[in-house]
This record gives sequence, structure tokens and C-alpha cells, in this order.
Amino acid sequence: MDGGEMRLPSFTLHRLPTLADHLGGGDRPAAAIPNPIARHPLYHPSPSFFISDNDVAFDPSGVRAAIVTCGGLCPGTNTVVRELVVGLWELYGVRAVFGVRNGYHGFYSEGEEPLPLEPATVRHWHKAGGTALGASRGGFDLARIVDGIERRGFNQVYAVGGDGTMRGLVEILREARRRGLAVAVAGVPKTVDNDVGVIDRSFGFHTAVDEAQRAIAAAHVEAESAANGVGLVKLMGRSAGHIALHATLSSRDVDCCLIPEEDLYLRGPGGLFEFLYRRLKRNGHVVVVVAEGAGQRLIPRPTCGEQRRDESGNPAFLDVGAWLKAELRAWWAEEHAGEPLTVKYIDPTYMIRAPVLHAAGALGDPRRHGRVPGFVPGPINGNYGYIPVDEVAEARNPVDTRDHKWAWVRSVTNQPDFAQSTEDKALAGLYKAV
Ligand SMILES: Nc1ncnc2c1ncn2[C@@H]1O[C@H](COP(=O)(O)OP(=O)(O)OP(=O)(O)O)[C@@H](O)[C@H]1O
Ligand SMILES: O=P(O)(O)OC[C@H]1O[C@](O)(CO)[C@@H](O)[C@@H]1O
Ligand SMILES: [Mg+2]
Repeated sequence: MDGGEMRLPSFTLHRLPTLADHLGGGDRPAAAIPNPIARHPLYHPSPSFFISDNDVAFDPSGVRAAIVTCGGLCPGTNTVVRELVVGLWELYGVRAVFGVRNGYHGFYSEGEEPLPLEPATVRHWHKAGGTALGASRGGFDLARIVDGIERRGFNQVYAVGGDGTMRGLVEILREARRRGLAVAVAGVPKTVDNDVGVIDRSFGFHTAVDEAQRAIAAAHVEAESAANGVGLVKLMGRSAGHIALHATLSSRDVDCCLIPEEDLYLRGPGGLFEFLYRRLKRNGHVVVVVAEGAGQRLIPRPTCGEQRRDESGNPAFLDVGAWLKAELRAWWAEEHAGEPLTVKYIDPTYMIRAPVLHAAGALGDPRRHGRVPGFVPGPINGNYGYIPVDEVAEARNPVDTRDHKWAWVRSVTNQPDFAQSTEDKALAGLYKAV
């Protein structure tokens, strides 16, 4: 991070007032009524449960709930949707639950009517990866989305998505309030990158880390089976290195983990290639895990030069794995001509986020109990809390390279600290500013 201090926002956990305290103002959907759970024969929440017995703002018979899934796929998304539907239906007696198709534009696109959902519809959804409702990027037309919510009479909206989805949800919430609509809007943070701020992690993140193990193990086999074998694995995660970091710790076969939060340089004293050469001489093979967002400032951009973006405006990355492989081979030919080198590059990409959730993710549970308008439930330091959706939407969650986990990676891999200051690298003529 350019040698500067990394500032991470600090958050103080407050004990939130109960739902009834939030029923003032324009979003009072209805007079508070006895909580159906209190009378439910099979459900006895613990005394410290999120809500009290009389904390319900909606008469279940009047609820029309919409569930939408947005952004990239993440293991467990179907589980969350299933839990929301079953909980609303069985515990709260809601009989009008709808699945919005293919992300935010499903609120307004012609010919994609929201799908009526009930327990029988979603019964097996948790056994499949991806999202049965479909997801998308882009297509966020605020006026048309809120028109769609208003036209269909939705008075509860659950958005399952990552940082982008949460930012969109803040806009929807504000527009609904501006129009005086009695709509409870709740976010369910979902991202395989774990780059949604404030919460400890998103459901599905550990499954992605698990799935990455197969690619790392294959890279290790390939590297061990060749003279000077290099196994190179690129892992997704956008501009955060959480998947690469955790996959490295889980594997123990990794010699070097490269993440976007740590600058790196390739050639010269203390550089990556010198380290890899020494490790190859010692062990005969190396495994390198590189996060897709690492090294982007070093990779020469195509002549057109401008930053490509996806439909949601997220930056599209240059392939750091292919670049590293090419650069290493070129350096080796210059510095160690005649010595054998084998580089096997593995990019599992979508294979780590498309599978079904490994753990029995029951994370839908807190979502359906606490719809404090404008808040997002999620685990914070191991406790479930409610976080204002605009805080979640704006909080970034980079890897904190000063904390114990990154130190743990460095102790496991014994990799050097490539994050020299830019000035040092410029002096060493190693840093090609692009
Ligand atoms: N600042 C924003 N304001 C309004 N809508 C947004 C904003 N950023 C993203 N969106 C919309 O939210 C949806 C999802 O965003 P995006 O594609 O960035 O994925 P995400 O929610 O961040 O999930 P993931 O990072 O896991 O892929 C898209 O429809 C996108 O248009
Ligand atoms: O789904 P797309 O548009 O190919 O985007 C891939 C991106 O989505 C994610 O899986 C989730 O944001 C990222 O890790 C990855 O870079
Ligand atoms: Mg995102």
C-alpha cells in the first residue's frame, strides 16, 4: 500500500434498539403487532435473541417480500434464499414471497416476472451451487427498480449480494424513503472475495478456499514432478487477497503468496525471481499462489491503455498469472540459460465459486428475523450484529498486512517482504510504472 499506513475503519458495536424503536418516521409499515414466533409451537429463541416477543412491524398477511441475488456467484447463495423463504413462510406465516430474476434489473425487465416462492419450491435449492434466481451485473436503474417495487407492492426487499449490491441497496432505500414507501429493505452480504467491510466473512468464502486446495495440490504435484518445477496458481478475489491468503494457510504446500495489498517486484536483489531461484535450488520445486488483483500496476497495459470495467463498473484485471509465467521464463533465459525450468500455470477461476456450499450454511437465519430497515445482519468478531447498510456498502475490507494472519503466511512460506517503497524500486530500476 505505497509504504503508507493502512487505515482500517474502526467500528463500535452498539446494542441496537429493538425493531419497535425503528418504526417511527416514514417507514412505519404498520402498527407493531405480536411476533408470530412467540406463538410458534416449534421455535423458542434464546433470551438473547435478536428481537423481543412483540417486535414485529408487519402483519404477515400483508407482507409481499422480494428476494434478489446480485453480482458474482458465491457458494451458499441458494441456501440463504431457501432459508429466507422457509423462515418467512413457516415461522412468520408470510404467504407472498417472490424471487426477482437475474439481479436488480429483474425488478423492471419485461418478461421476467418475479417467481412466487414457497417451501416446496425451494426445498432442494441448497443442494446446488450458484443461484436458482439468477444474478447479474449492471442494470441498476434506480427509478425503474423502485417503480417495480412500488408497482408490485413489495414491502420487504432482501438483496443478497456483495459490496456493489449493498451500494445499490442504499440508493433503493433512500429512494423508497423519498417516495414515502413503507418498504423494509435488508441486505444479506454475499461475496466470495470477502471484500465486504465490517462483517467477519461472507458465507461461501470458506468453501471457495476449500475448493482452491485442489488447484494448489495439482500445482504442487506438477512442480514436484519436474526439474526446477514451478506450480503457479491464480485465485480470484478482486482487489482483496483473502482467498489467496487463506488458501495458502490451508495448503502448507505454498512457497510464496502474492496479494494485491502487498507491492511486489520481480527482478533484482530481494525480488521475487531471486527468491524463487533460491527456493528451487533448495527444494527443486516451488508453488506460487497469486491473487488476481496482485501486480496490476506492474503489468504493461495494452496499447489502448484505458482500464476495462465490467457491467457494474468494477475494474477488469490483466492476467497476472500469465504475465508472471512469461516474465519468469524470460528472466530465466537471461540469467540461467541452460538450466531447466518448468512452469505450470493453473487458473481455477470459477471452479472455486460455483460449487455447492460445503458447510451447512444456515446464515439465512438472522436475515429473516431482523429486518431493521436500512440495516444488514452479519457476524462481527463472532457475534451477530446489525450494521447500517451504508456503512457496509462503503467499508472496504482489504487484507491487513500488519495483522497476525499475514505474519502467519510469511512464517509458513518464509517469503521475503517484497513491499519495498516505490522509491527504492525506482532507484533499483525495477519498478516499471505503467
Ligand atoms: N455504486 C452503486 N450504486 C448502485 N448500484 C450498484 C453500485 N455498484 C454496483 N451496483 C449494482 O449492484 C449489482 C451488483 O454489483 P457487482 O456486480 O459489483 O457485484 P457485488 O454485489 O459487488 O458482488 P461480487 O463482488 O460478489 O461480485 C449490479 O447490478 C450493479 O449494477
Ligand atoms: O463474474 P465475473 O463478472 O466474471 O467476475 C469475476 C469476479 O467476480 C468475483 O468472483 C466476485 O466478485 C471476483 O472474485 C472475480 O474477479
Ligand atoms: Mg463486489
